[in-house]
Amino acid sequence: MKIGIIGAGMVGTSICDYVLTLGSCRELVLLDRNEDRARGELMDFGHTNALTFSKNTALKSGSDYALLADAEVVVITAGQQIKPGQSRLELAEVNSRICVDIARQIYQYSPNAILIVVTNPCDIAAYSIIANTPFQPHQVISSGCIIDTARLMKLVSDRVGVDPKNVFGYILGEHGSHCFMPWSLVSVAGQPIDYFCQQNGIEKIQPDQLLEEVRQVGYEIFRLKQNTSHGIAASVFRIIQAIEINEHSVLPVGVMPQGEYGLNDVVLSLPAVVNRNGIEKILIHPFTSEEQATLSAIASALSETLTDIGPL
Ligand SMILES: NC(=O)c1ccc[n+]([C@@H]2O[C@H](COP(=O)([O-])OP(=O)(O)OC[C@H]3O[C@@H](n4cnc5c(N)ncnc54)[C@H](O)[C@@H]3O)[C@@H](O)[C@H]2O)c1
Repeated sequence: MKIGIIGAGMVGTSICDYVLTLGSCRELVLLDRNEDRARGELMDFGHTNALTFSKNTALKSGSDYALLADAEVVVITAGQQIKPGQSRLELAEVNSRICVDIARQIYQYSPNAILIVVTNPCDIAAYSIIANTPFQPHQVISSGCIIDTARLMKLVSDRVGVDPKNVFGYILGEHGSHCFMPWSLVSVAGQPIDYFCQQNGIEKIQPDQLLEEVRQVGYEIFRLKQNTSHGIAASVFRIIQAIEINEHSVLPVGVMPQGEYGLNDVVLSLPAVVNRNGIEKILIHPFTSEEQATLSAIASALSETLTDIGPL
């Protein structure tokens, strides 16, 4: 597989690390407007080729989108960080514009690529790409709440003392503060979470408190190290694997619904089947009326932001 990564910053290089160490990628292209940075990172990664466990992936870097010709997957991590005094809406507008500009250039050379959008706000940026470029909705995936879901699994695991991989649940909605957690779906080793806690003498977990912890933990990492990179890189690698291996994995990623859950014209995280064509379909879950109302309210708030941003 040929994979492109746009943005050679903390997140972009961390994704390169996963792809080169755990993946089986034929060619990796790292682009950044700062060519030296992209070149330096790939020179550094190139020296791992000499070590026995490393695969000899062809590495290319620069700022020329022609290098991406016929890439199957392109991950967008390029963008600005929020500046002092800048509103979230201003950042959304700036980063959406950057992502649309990048996607138009990708389209020239790789019109069939699946795009994974990580640049924040990732759901708004992914929507802007679908609305302003020829890329089809099934080709554009926002990394969305896959990282929030991984955080949920780890937080529950810490409470119940069971491997996070045996915890199941989804964080859905908008990546960031407007996400929600359908409690009826949270389980440990297939057992409903409340039942599991009761059976094992563990204090009942309060859903609202847990969701708030999921929301806050990303901010806490940012406060401590001024970025988040490992969790999001592993999450993006998970999506890449689902595409590369045609896994038909159900992942809580940002997608554009086509009427599912009564939603249209917005990108938000829903349980979606991911395969070699990107998004195959969105699964319909029997949400409670309260959960459905929460989902609709999140979609309305996102639509308002998108209206404020307007065409790019
Ligand atoms: N969705 C998530 O869960 C999640 C998690 C972590 C970070 N992020 C987002 O990912 C993005 C990258 O984060 P980071 O920590 O790697 O930032 P960073 O500042 O370390 O790297 C950003 C890189 O993008 C490059 N860049 C900027 N504009 C460009 C353009 N127009 N074309 C090409 N390259 C360009 C910069 O030169 C820089 O190397 C940010 O928007 C961040 O908020 C999202």
